Amino acid sequence: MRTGIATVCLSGTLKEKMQACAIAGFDGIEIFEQDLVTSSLSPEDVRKMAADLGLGLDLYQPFRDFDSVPENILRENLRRADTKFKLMSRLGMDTILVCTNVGTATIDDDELRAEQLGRLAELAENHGVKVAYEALAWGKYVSDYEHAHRLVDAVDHPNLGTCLDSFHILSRDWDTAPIEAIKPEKIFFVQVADAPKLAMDVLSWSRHYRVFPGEGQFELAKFMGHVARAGYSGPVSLEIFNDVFRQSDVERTAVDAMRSLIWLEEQSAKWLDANGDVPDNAANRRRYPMELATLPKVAEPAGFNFAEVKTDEPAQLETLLGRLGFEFDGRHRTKDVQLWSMGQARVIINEQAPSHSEPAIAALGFDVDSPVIASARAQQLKAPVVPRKVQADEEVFQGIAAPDSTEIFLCQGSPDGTAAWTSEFGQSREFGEGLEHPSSETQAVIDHVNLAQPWQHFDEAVLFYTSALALEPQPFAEVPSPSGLVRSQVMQTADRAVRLVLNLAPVIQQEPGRQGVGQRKSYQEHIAFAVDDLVATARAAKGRGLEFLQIPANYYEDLDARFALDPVFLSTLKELNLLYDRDANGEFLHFYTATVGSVFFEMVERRGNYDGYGAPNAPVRHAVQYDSLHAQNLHR
Ligand SMILES: O=C(O)c1ccc(O)c(O)c1
Ligand SMILES: [Mg+2]
Repeated sequence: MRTGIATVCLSGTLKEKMQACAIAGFDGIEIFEQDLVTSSLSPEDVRKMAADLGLGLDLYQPFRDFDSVPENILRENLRRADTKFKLMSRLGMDTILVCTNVGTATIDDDELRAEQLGRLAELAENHGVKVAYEALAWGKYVSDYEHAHRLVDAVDHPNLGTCLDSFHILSRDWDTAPIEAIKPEKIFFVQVADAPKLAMDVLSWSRHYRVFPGEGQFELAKFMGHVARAGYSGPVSLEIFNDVFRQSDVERTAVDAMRSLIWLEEQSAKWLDANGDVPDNAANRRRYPMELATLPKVAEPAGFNFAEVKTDEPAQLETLLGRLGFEFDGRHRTKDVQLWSMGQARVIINEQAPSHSEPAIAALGFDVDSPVIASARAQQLKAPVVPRKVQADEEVFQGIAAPDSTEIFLCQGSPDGTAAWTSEFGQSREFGEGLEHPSSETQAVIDHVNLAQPWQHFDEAVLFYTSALALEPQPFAEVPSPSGLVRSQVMQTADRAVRLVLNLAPVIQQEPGRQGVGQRKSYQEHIAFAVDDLVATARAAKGRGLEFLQIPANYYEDLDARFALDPVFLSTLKELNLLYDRDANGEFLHFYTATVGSVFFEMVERRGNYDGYGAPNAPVRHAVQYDSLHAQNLHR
């Protein structure tokens, strides 16, 4: 598949954008007019730079508001087109995107439109230019790709064809199957964009909320499957208008973009396989000219292998885990880390303090069938490899870095949930005062891990976990907290053995000199463990002196109002600072510990088939944590 990207997706100058696209490995780019107009580079410079970088200049765009106008305006539009065609010849470009009229259209007449587009095609032919006509979802009279293509058909000129943009098609819920009926030589260009499903006007949605494929909710593999079946084999180019990408690091965004196309290629091939298209031969070539590269195949991870926490307050973390009921399994033979476990839930304490930009949960291990295959896949998706020193007799982990720099280790899963590497940890240890060696009889597993994402890497993280780890993103939610709305998105496996919650935490802006939560080092993150009997676990932890997150009495009054709970059960919840939720699938009990550094823990019990995370309780947690952080900072 020929990969492309529009310069409008990226931050920086035209030169910086082009360099980043080349580094990320794109075959070609679309030059968005604004980027050229504002550039100090001459068209000849741009042409030479593209050639030097090995980048094709695949599309010049957009040319606006051409058709559906009175004759005097049309003549002016043809003059404008003539200047752009001349400019394209200096750039060495041969395809221009003309979008349907949104501004100056006054005449709704298809016959007239076809006549006007025909005149444009003739002019284009004289300059050796091809015109790709694109239906904007908010076009005044033409907003549907089939309508636009009927006009192209009616004109029937070799220099006029269709541009298909997945956003304009999928945002309006147009059926994508009729794409297959379009003659391949009449599809001049294909643009792909994903987006979250939002109920808002389509223009604002398109201009601000497009995301790279895999980061939104559109059925892009199906769209691409129809495009491939139509016989198209030209550029598949990202055109993402997004407020965040336009101000993020250009090279990083370009790599995120490339990852999305590599993933889309694989997903499109899969969609074709699942929809009755069998590749023709052993080389996986299909009957279609579009070549769709595939990736090493991985199943979703079978579970969490471990979680590693970095802290400069190891003693406090040890106390917290010990009081929760975790067992100390020793220090590593060669590294400055300790292992704690409860059943199959393994936590590594790393005594290196996280730096300002580092997450508190430094690493996560996932059980996979084949760490090597999973790592190969992640690397083909441009995930950076994590360098790791290992001694000769130690297990070699395949590690890749997630966008927020959490290290992801792909570990060999075992049928009984044990991990061979734990033998690298020795048993000796002296316990602090008042803390006996707890023997952990409680069965526990890591239920979910909640990772705080920097605002500019949230969408990138969704694609990373979707593509490299085969997690399925769920629609995102917004949780109110005292510091703002927290965007929260669950990524999970179909069997729920792995659940990650990505949170976008607001940064509190505070007046200079004012002490408060704005001074925190990094975002809070947490690991949740599932047990069979939460009340018993909480009681035992209370007996060991665990510091629970204190839940306000108002919460329990509201709980009673919502669920009419048995008074004895309600008072148990209140006594132990437990939170509760219930839905049609089952019940959920959970509690939180106090925070150490930037980390805290959660214990959960899922009853029945409860599949959520106690979302109605999240605002309570945020508010209490905000209060206690505030109190801590004031006491400094
Ligand atoms: O929002 C726009 O104006 C616009 C311009 C060109 C495109 O290709 C497009 O999809 C949208
Ligand atoms: Mg477009």
